[in-house]
Amino acid sequence: MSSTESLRSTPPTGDVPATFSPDQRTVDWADGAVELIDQTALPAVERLLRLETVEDVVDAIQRLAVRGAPAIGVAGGLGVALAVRTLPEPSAAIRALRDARPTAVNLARAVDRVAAVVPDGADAVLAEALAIRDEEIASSDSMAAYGVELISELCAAQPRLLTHCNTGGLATVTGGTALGVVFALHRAGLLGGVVASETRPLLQGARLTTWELGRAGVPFRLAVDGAGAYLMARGEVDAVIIGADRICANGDVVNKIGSYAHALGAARAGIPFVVVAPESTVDPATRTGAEVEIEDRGGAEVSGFGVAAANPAFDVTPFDLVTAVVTDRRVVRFAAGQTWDDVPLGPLRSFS
Ligand SMILES: CSC[C@H]1O[C@H](OP(=O)(O)O)[C@H](O)[C@@H]1O
Repeated sequence: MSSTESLRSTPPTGDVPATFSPDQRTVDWADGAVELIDQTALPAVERLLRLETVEDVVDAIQRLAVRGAPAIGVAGGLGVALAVRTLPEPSAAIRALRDARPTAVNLARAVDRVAAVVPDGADAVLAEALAIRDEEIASSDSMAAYGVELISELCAAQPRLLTHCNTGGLATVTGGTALGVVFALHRAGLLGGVVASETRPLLQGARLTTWELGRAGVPFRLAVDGAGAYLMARGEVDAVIIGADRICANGDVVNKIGSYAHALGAARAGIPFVVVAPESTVDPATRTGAEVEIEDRGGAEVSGFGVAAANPAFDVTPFDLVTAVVTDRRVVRFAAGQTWDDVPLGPLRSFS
């Protein structure tokens, strides 16, 4: 093996090759550092990254080594804890964390929440960051409970669900949002199957969702993004279930690019379009999706051969195409005319 090949097969310094247990947390605090699953390496390599500087956390967020609204919120909060422990003047690093990616409301919200505690000292900051982590773990379990109940109400037995991007434990800490509902349906013997949309250009569906579904023993088929609406038209999908990066005051859903197309396909096919996201992703301060900054990740991710390419990483699904939003505290049926104000927060529930 040439020296170059051996280098390629050796993980970067400080990384711990791992074969993950089913309860491996996607992102966590470990002995004074942020530890996270390197999602850029999956499914080929199961590798944990140990990040000891804020710059490394910012970099991990920006290159989607850690991704998914709840997961990057937790990573951002833990990054603030790292900043106050390692930097004499952490404010610039905290701003860099907050600005690492613009669309998912969880990141700025978590960084602001933890940064507000900086005057109380490093231990208080870490405690606040860990509280966000624990809240997201509880939220995943609760969304599974609310989601199983809603899908069982909306669909006939053994529904076949199409999902987009990746919304399992990799996008949260454990469990997941939309895929957390899928796992729960499967465990309860209530799931007919899954169509996983590949989700170009970074293939979160093809790489990450298939990896998570395979580990959970969930029957699935991978599909190219453009096949979604036609599979729905052919009667091969009973409902679409996806996550969100930000849900606005009017119910507009900002999510991975391609979500809007699936919503149009679902509307045409007359099947439910269900969004699953924690209350930490609901943004009442932003009136509509038109006001949300949509991250553009540049043409190189789309075209490796140099042609000009558009690459908005997210799109906006208007609230009237959303059958229901399932959070960890309630279900709001926007297409039926409900608003957030119509449905007060309910209790956290538990499916597991
Ligand atoms: C449960 S949040 C998952 C959400 O985040 C993804 O975006 P990205 O992979 O760029 O972080 C996508 O929009 C998912 O629906």
